[in-house]
Amino acid sequence: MIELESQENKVVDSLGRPLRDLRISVTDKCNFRCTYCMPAELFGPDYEFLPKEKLLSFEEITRLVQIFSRLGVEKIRLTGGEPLMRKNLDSLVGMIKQVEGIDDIAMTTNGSLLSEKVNALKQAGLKRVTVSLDSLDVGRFGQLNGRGYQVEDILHGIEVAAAAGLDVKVNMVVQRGINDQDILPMAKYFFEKGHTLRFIEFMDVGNSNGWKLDQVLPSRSILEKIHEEMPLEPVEPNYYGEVASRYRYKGTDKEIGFISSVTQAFCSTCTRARISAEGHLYLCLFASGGVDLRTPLREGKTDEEMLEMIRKIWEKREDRYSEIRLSNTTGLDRKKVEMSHIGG
Ligand SMILES: Nc1nc2c(ncn2[C@@H]2O[C@H](COP(=O)(O)OP(=O)(O)OP(=O)(O)O)[C@@H](O)[C@H]2O)c(=O)[nH]1
Ligand SMILES: C[S@@+](CC[C@H](N)C(=O)[O-])C[C@H]1O[C@@H](n2cnc3c(N)ncnc32)[C@H](O)[C@@H]1O
Ligand code: SF4
Ligand code: SF4
Repeated sequence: MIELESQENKVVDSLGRPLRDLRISVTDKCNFRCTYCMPAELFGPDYEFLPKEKLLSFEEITRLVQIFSRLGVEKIRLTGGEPLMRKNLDSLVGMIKQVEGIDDIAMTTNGSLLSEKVNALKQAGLKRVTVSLDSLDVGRFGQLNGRGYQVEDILHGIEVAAAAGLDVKVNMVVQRGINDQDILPMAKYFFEKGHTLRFIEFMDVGNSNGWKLDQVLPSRSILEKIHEEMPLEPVEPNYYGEVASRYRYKGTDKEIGFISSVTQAFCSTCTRARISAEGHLYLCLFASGGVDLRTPLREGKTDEEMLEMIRKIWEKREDRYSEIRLSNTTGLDRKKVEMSHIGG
């Protein structure tokens, strides 16, 4: 009976896309100042982050996860800001783990606090972690993260996470002329270590990174560069709507991936909803605004009322920003939510 009910609740948007993934930002704060996400000039000492009372509590997040799971969500990704800056995150993981229907809990992190926190997270039920790392070069990495953080600390965090039994991936944002010389060293290093590396095309998210198309190195060029030295072959997607195109190093079972949101948009299979740290629901990474879920939650709306509200919002969804932008080389002229606010 419960199974039947949950099937009935599954929802698709106006373009026929189901709701499967929920990406939850647990904080808007970050210890890094990556130049393409939270440039230090704009996110300086006077920048006002959300006060604690505006953040969704762990109980509120868990309640939303329960409601979203009834609508079809199976996969939760915790993000930020830097998710590991939120205290006791392992408690939240443990609470989400109890929710029926959720079979995958993952986290995207800059990795700087990973080594000290990952064991508790794994024990609580975290299954996978994606660590963002844009260079193995000490000087370049320090510059890119805006705060001089050390590559070796991130690499150590990655190994501690893998040793704890987590499935680890590494994400590298590539900017032409900034870190394209790091592509091959990164590919070789993570091939040796056996962790899947994914290259992300630099995107025109937010309003603060001064994005221009000529700063994007298309995935096709990156693939060709690697293939010349380390031959690759394509692999079938793992699941419907997978963001990364997967490749295998020929003759091995080691993989690499390409997230080509600028040159090969994947909106037609986009199953992702996002919730900001203050509890706003966003239907696209490039949305101008979100829908406030925190207020109705705190006003005492029932689960059924919340579920109906979210269902209606998803049913009307028609976002497909990256597909529309394909024909526009400067990005679309609209106010966009900041990446650090909804977590990528
Ligand atoms: N344009 C666009 N980019 C996305 C979207 N989802 C993810 N990305 C980009 O891809 C990056 C990698 O995503 P991850 O956080 O690793 O999640 P994932 O690729 O869903 O991870 P897996 O579950 O391991 O397949 C994000 O940080 C974004 O930069 C999306 O819906 N649209
Ligand atoms: C916003 S961060 C949040 C989680 C965590 N702080 C981290 O860096 O992994 C999530 C991801 O978004 C990516 N990202 C941020 N700005 C981007 C941009 N302009 N283009 C492409 N990816 C971007 C980051 O590299 C990171 O992999
Ligand atoms: S990409 Fe992640 S680590 Fe870098 S500033 Fe943004 S939120 Fe922080
Ligand atoms: S641009 Fe928007 S609709 Fe397209 S894949 Fe990304 S989040 Fe989904």
